[in-house]
Amino acid sequence: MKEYDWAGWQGEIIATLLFVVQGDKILLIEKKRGHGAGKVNGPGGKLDEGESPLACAIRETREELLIEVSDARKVAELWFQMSDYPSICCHVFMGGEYVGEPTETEEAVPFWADLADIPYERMWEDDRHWLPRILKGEILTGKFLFEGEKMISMEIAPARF
Ligand SMILES: Nc1[nH]c(=O)nc2c1ncn2[C@H]1C[C@H](O)[C@@H](COP(=O)(O)OP(=O)(O)OP(=O)(O)O)O1
Repeated sequence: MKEYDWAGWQGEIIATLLFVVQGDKILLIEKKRGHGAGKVNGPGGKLDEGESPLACAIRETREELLIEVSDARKVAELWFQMSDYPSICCHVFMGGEYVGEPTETEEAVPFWADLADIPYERMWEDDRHWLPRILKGEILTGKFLFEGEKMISMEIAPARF
Protein backbone atom coordinates (compact mmCIF):
# COMPACT_ATOMS: atom_id res chain seq x y z
CA MET A 1 0.00 0.00 0.00
CA LYS A 2 1.23 3.46 -0.93
CA GLU A 3 2.30 5.87 1.83
CA TYR A 4 0.59 9.25 2.00
CA ASP A 5 1.42 12.17 4.28
CA TRP A 6 -1.90 13.19 5.86
CA ALA A 7 -0.35 15.87 8.10
CA GLY A 8 -2.35 19.11 7.77
CA TRP A 9 -4.90 17.46 5.47
CA GLN A 10 -8.15 19.33 4.93
CA GLY A 11 -11.03 18.17 2.77
CA GLU A 12 -11.97 20.49 -0.08
CA ILE A 13 -15.54 19.16 0.17
CA ILE A 14 -17.36 18.41 3.43
CA ALA A 15 -19.98 15.71 2.94
CA THR A 16 -22.10 13.20 4.84
CA LEU A 17 -23.52 9.68 4.72
CA LEU A 18 -26.41 8.34 6.82
CA PHE A 19 -27.08 4.64 7.33
CA VAL A 20 -30.49 3.65 8.74
CA VAL A 21 -30.51 0.24 10.42
CA GLN A 22 -33.65 -1.53 11.61
CA GLY A 23 -33.32 -5.03 13.08
CA ASP A 24 -31.13 -7.05 10.73
CA LYS A 25 -31.65 -4.73 7.73
CA ILE A 26 -29.83 -1.65 6.46
CA LEU A 27 -31.34 1.00 4.19
CA LEU A 28 -29.08 1.60 1.20
CA ILE A 29 -29.42 3.51 -2.06
CA GLU A 30 -28.35 3.08 -5.61
CA LYS A 31 -27.07 6.54 -6.36
CA LYS A 32 -28.43 7.94 -9.61
CA ARG A 33 -26.25 11.03 -10.04
CA GLY A 34 -23.23 12.91 -8.68
CA HIS A 35 -19.94 11.44 -7.55
CA GLY A 36 -20.24 7.63 -7.40
CA ALA A 37 -23.41 7.46 -9.54
CA GLY A 38 -24.36 3.81 -10.13
CA LYS A 39 -22.78 2.73 -6.86
CA VAL A 40 -24.59 1.52 -3.77
CA ASN A 41 -24.09 3.71 -0.69
CA GLY A 42 -26.03 5.41 2.09
CA PRO A 43 -27.89 8.64 1.34
CA GLY A 44 -25.82 11.79 1.80
CA GLY A 45 -24.11 14.65 0.04
CA LYS A 46 -22.36 17.97 0.45
CA LEU A 47 -22.92 20.47 3.24
CA ASP A 48 -24.82 23.62 2.38
CA GLU A 49 -23.32 26.95 3.47
CA GLY A 50 -23.50 27.27 7.26
CA GLU A 51 -25.03 23.82 7.71
CA SER A 52 -23.85 21.32 10.34
CA PRO A 53 -22.90 17.78 9.23
CA LEU A 54 -25.83 16.33 11.22
CA ALA A 55 -28.33 18.72 9.60
CA CYS A 56 -26.84 17.91 6.19
CA ALA A 57 -27.15 14.13 6.70
CA ILE A 58 -30.81 14.51 7.72
CA ARG A 59 -31.60 16.93 4.86
CA GLU A 60 -29.88 14.81 2.19
CA THR A 61 -31.74 11.71 3.41
CA ARG A 62 -35.02 13.65 3.30
CA GLU A 63 -34.29 14.90 -0.24
CA GLU A 64 -33.05 11.57 -1.59
CA LEU A 65 -35.47 9.13 0.12
CA LEU A 66 -38.33 11.29 1.47
CA ILE A 67 -37.82 10.11 5.05
CA GLU A 68 -37.05 12.12 8.16
CA VAL A 69 -34.52 10.43 10.46
CA SER A 70 -34.77 11.51 14.10
CA ASP A 71 -31.95 9.70 15.91
CA ALA A 72 -28.88 10.10 13.68
CA ARG A 73 -25.57 10.00 15.55
CA LYS A 74 -22.04 10.37 14.21
CA VAL A 75 -20.12 7.10 13.97
CA ALA A 76 -17.21 7.85 11.65
CA GLU A 77 -15.20 10.53 9.93
CA LEU A 78 -13.66 9.47 6.65
CA TRP A 79 -11.06 11.31 4.64
CA PHE A 80 -10.92 10.62 0.92
CA GLN A 81 -7.96 11.85 -1.11
CA MET A 82 -8.58 11.17 -4.80
CA SER A 83 -6.60 11.57 -8.00
CA ASP A 84 -9.55 12.70 -10.11
CA TYR A 85 -11.90 14.53 -7.72
CA PRO A 86 -11.58 17.15 -4.96
CA SER A 87 -10.78 15.65 -1.56
CA ILE A 88 -13.77 14.85 0.66
CA CYS A 89 -14.09 14.88 4.44
CA CYS A 90 -17.14 12.71 5.04
CA HIS A 91 -19.07 12.59 8.33
CA VAL A 92 -20.89 9.26 8.70
CA PHE A 93 -24.06 8.90 10.78
CA MET A 94 -26.24 5.98 11.83
CA GLY A 95 -29.89 5.98 12.85
CA GLY A 96 -32.89 3.72 13.19
CA GLU A 97 -35.93 5.93 13.74
CA TYR A 98 -37.63 7.75 10.91
CA VAL A 99 -40.99 8.86 9.60
CA GLY A 100 -42.11 8.48 6.00
CA GLU A 101 -41.60 5.69 3.52
CA PRO A 102 -38.28 5.26 1.66
CA THR A 103 -39.17 6.34 -1.87
CA GLU A 104 -37.27 6.55 -5.15
CA THR A 105 -36.38 10.10 -6.19
CA GLU A 106 -34.35 11.64 -9.01
CA GLU A 107 -31.26 11.11 -6.88
CA ALA A 108 -31.59 7.60 -5.48
CA VAL A 109 -33.26 4.19 -5.55
CA PRO A 110 -33.67 2.95 -1.96
CA PHE A 111 -33.57 -0.70 -0.93
CA TRP A 112 -33.20 -2.73 2.24
CA ALA A 113 -30.27 -5.17 2.44
CA ASP A 114 -29.67 -7.90 5.02
CA LEU A 115 -26.84 -6.90 7.32
CA ALA A 116 -25.35 -10.31 6.53
CA ASP A 117 -25.55 -9.68 2.79
CA ILE A 118 -24.47 -6.08 2.11
CA PRO A 119 -23.56 -5.75 -1.61
CA TYR A 120 -19.98 -4.55 -1.08
CA GLU A 121 -19.10 -5.47 -4.67
CA ARG A 122 -21.41 -2.61 -5.80
CA MET A 123 -20.00 -0.10 -3.28
CA TRP A 124 -16.87 2.04 -2.99
CA GLU A 125 -13.84 -0.17 -2.27
CA ASP A 126 -13.29 1.31 1.20
CA ASP A 127 -16.81 0.52 2.49
CA ARG A 128 -16.16 -3.18 3.20
CA HIS A 129 -13.40 -2.15 5.61
CA TRP A 130 -15.30 0.32 7.82
CA LEU A 131 -19.03 -0.33 7.40
CA PRO A 132 -18.98 -3.77 9.12
CA ARG A 133 -17.11 -2.20 12.04
CA ILE A 134 -19.51 0.70 12.60
CA LEU A 135 -22.39 -1.77 12.32
CA LYS A 136 -20.84 -3.63 15.26
CA GLY A 137 -20.82 -0.39 17.26
CA GLU A 138 -17.29 0.90 16.68
CA ILE A 139 -16.61 4.63 16.22
CA LEU A 140 -13.90 5.21 13.63
CA THR A 141 -11.75 7.55 11.64
CA GLY A 142 -10.56 6.45 8.23
CA LYS A 143 -8.14 7.83 5.67
CA PHE A 144 -8.29 6.52 2.12
CA LEU A 145 -6.22 7.31 -0.93
CA PHE A 146 -7.79 6.65 -4.33
CA GLU A 147 -6.26 6.48 -7.78
CA GLY A 148 -9.43 6.81 -9.87
CA GLU A 149 -11.80 4.14 -8.54
CA LYS A 150 -8.94 2.09 -7.05
CA MET A 151 -8.11 2.37 -3.36
CA ILE A 152 -4.34 2.42 -2.96
CA SER A 153 -3.94 3.17 0.73
CA MET A 154 -6.06 2.89 3.85
CA GLU A 155 -5.76 3.71 7.56
CA ILE A 156 -8.62 3.05 10.00
CA ALA A 157 -8.47 3.81 13.72
CA PRO A 158 -10.89 3.89 16.68
CA ALA A 159 -12.16 7.38 17.53
CA ARG A 160 -14.37 9.34 19.90
CA PHE A 161 -16.63 12.19 18.83
N1 LIG B 1 -14.81 6.39 -1.28
C1 LIG B 1 -16.05 6.67 -0.88
N2 LIG B 1 -16.74 5.82 -0.11
C2 LIG B 1 -18.00 6.07 0.33
O1 LIG B 1 -18.58 5.23 1.03
N3 LIG B 1 -18.67 7.20 -0.02
C3 LIG B 1 -18.03 8.05 -0.78
C4 LIG B 1 -16.72 7.86 -1.25
N4 LIG B 1 -16.36 8.94 -2.00
C5 LIG B 1 -17.45 9.75 -1.99
N5 LIG B 1 -18.45 9.23 -1.25
C6 LIG B 1 -19.77 9.82 -0.99
C7 LIG B 1 -19.82 10.56 0.31
C8 LIG B 1 -20.79 11.67 0.03
O2 LIG B 1 -22.13 11.28 0.35
C9 LIG B 1 -20.72 11.87 -1.47
C10 LIG B 1 -19.96 13.12 -1.78
O3 LIG B 1 -19.90 13.22 -3.16
P1 LIG B 1 -20.19 14.60 -3.86
O4 LIG B 1 -19.33 15.61 -3.22
O5 LIG B 1 -20.07 14.44 -5.33
O6 LIG B 1 -21.68 14.89 -3.44
P2 LIG B 1 -23.05 14.43 -4.06
O7 LIG B 1 -23.07 14.63 -5.52
O8 LIG B 1 -23.40 13.09 -3.57
O9 LIG B 1 -23.93 15.45 -3.25
P3 LIG B 1 -24.76 16.71 -3.61
O10 LIG B 1 -24.07 17.36 -4.77
O11 LIG B 1 -24.74 17.49 -2.35
O12 LIG B 1 -26.13 16.12 -3.91
O13 LIG B 1 -20.05 10.74 -2.02
